[in-house]
Amino acid sequence: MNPFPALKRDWNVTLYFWKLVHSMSKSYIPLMVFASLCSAIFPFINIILPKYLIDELMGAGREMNIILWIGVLVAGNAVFGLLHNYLNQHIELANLLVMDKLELHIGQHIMNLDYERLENTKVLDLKEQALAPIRQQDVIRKMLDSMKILLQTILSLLGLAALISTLNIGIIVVIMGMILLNTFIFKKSQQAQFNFHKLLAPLNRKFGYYSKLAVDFSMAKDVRLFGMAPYLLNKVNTYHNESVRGFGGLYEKVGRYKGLTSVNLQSQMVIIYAYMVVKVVTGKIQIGGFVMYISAANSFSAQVSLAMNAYVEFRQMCKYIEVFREFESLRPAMRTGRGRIEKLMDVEIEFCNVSFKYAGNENYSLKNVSLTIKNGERLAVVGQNGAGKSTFIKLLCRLYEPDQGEILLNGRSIQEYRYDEYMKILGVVFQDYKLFSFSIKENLCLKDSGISEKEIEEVLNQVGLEDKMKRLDKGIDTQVHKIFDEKGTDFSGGESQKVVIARALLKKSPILILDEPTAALDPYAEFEMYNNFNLLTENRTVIYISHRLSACKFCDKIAVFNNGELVEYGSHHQLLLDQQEYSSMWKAQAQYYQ
Ligand SMILES: Nc1ncnc2c1ncn2[C@@H]1O[C@H](COP(=O)(O)OP(=O)(O)OP(=O)(O)O)[C@@H](O)[C@H]1O
Repeated sequence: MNPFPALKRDWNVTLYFWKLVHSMSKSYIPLMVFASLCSAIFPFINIILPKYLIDELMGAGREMNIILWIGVLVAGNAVFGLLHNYLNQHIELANLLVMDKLELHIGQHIMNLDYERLENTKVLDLKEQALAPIRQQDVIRKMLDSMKILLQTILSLLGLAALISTLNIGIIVVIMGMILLNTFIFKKSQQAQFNFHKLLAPLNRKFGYYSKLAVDFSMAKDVRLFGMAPYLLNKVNTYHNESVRGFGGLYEKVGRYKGLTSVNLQSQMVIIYAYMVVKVVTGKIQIGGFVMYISAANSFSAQVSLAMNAYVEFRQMCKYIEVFREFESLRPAMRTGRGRIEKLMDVEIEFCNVSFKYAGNENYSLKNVSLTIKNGERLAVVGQNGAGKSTFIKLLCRLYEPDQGEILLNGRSIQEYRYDEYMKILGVVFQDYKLFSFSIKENLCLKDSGISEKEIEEVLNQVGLEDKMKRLDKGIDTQVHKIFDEKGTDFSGGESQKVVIARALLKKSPILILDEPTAALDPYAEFEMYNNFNLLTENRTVIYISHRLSACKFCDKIAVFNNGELVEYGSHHQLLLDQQEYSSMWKAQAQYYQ
């Protein structure tokens, strides 16, 4: 059994942390060790050398010796001072590098996490608990600093203890006793802060969400039209007040602890000064020795205090780093497949008794769905709001995993394929599509650099953006939005939808999934889109979700969902003849056009 579980835990966290830092800056550790060594030696110049200078002044008073001691004192301070500054500057730079790389590391980790996890409250709270201290409390820098201080003070203390012991080792015992007491108090104060920040995480998330809404441009219309400002401000205020109340209590507690440690320190100095004065008065030490021992005792006390505080802070930071490690250890469960897709352009999808329930929901959003989508087939997915259409697509896109049953691609479960390879076969336009504040070209090609400008132009013409593009001076190099360029362009809702359709087409994936692709298009654009539908989607398998049933005529098969179940499946004509849900939805819509 390990008698020091906390030590072992901190040791493991430290090793993890060092590996993390080393992977981001190879020079950080050597720099830190060297800087600590210099900082440890530095104080001795001003503790030991003045003794000789004072003894010379009070004793023989030889001019050459006085000049020599002053020279050594000044030169020592200058050399170590310069070295200290030089190393600290480099450490500062290395700190910045580590912080920047850590941000990249965090970004990459979050982007790789399973989509499903980002909806999970426990994961979101863990993310907040892991990242808020790093961003708001500068945990990484504090951890690095505390380690540097620990190393530096341990080296200094060894030298100072040896020096003070030549007078009386009891001085060290007094100082250590007082400092142990103060460390205990400091630890209590740190624990109170840690507990408080842990409790604060969910509150912070809510506060962050509502205050972001208030300044989020994409919400600005709703905020104005629904007069949401007072409601939002009220929410922000409520969370703010709760957090301020909590902080008030915390600061009061921390203040009390600080006062107590200060009283202890003063008492310790009174004891040491009294002892030294007695030594001088009884002739046991000279004035030079008095100055040296007083300054060594002061320095010892300061260094032990520094070391203890650094140790407590280090242990505290270990706790935060441990939470970060827990968050970082979350691995994407849906990306373990290693299978290769043999025939990239020849794909058959099969849903086999697939059921799925969102985490936290009582009801299944998909129930026992089975259907096959043949290569090159066009499938329309229809049904009332909340019927399960988007869920059906999200499962196919591996954003979630079925609870029961499986989805096969060419006879093999989609989970078994390499995630990146599987993503290549899908071109998707979701209902809640997004345009990035990149150039139009980057919005269209995203990471694919092999697409020629001619191809881009052709697809933009096909989706009906020819006129819009002619009006842009910089063509496809025009920035979307005006965040980075005041000459950037903003697309209307319908134009944006055309851009994302173009993006999906340019991906040239064998499966094209369009979730309400014409919802924002005007009647002419929609007519054009349907006319070009065959051309646009040539040689591809197309899954098409729409509430506009006229679009289903272009599809080979129609799947009708109701309350998570696949209730009808067949061609447009067959389903009209069946006279069931599809036929009644069709008639309901058709009557508006008569
Ligand atoms: N992320 C989610 N978490 C929990 N429940 C969800 C989530 N997304 C959808 N649901 C629920 O699953 C059910 C099916 O939703 P889905 O989005 O698949 O419906 P839909 O047929 O696409 O609807 P619509 O036509 O309105 O887009 C609904 O009851 C919905 O509330």
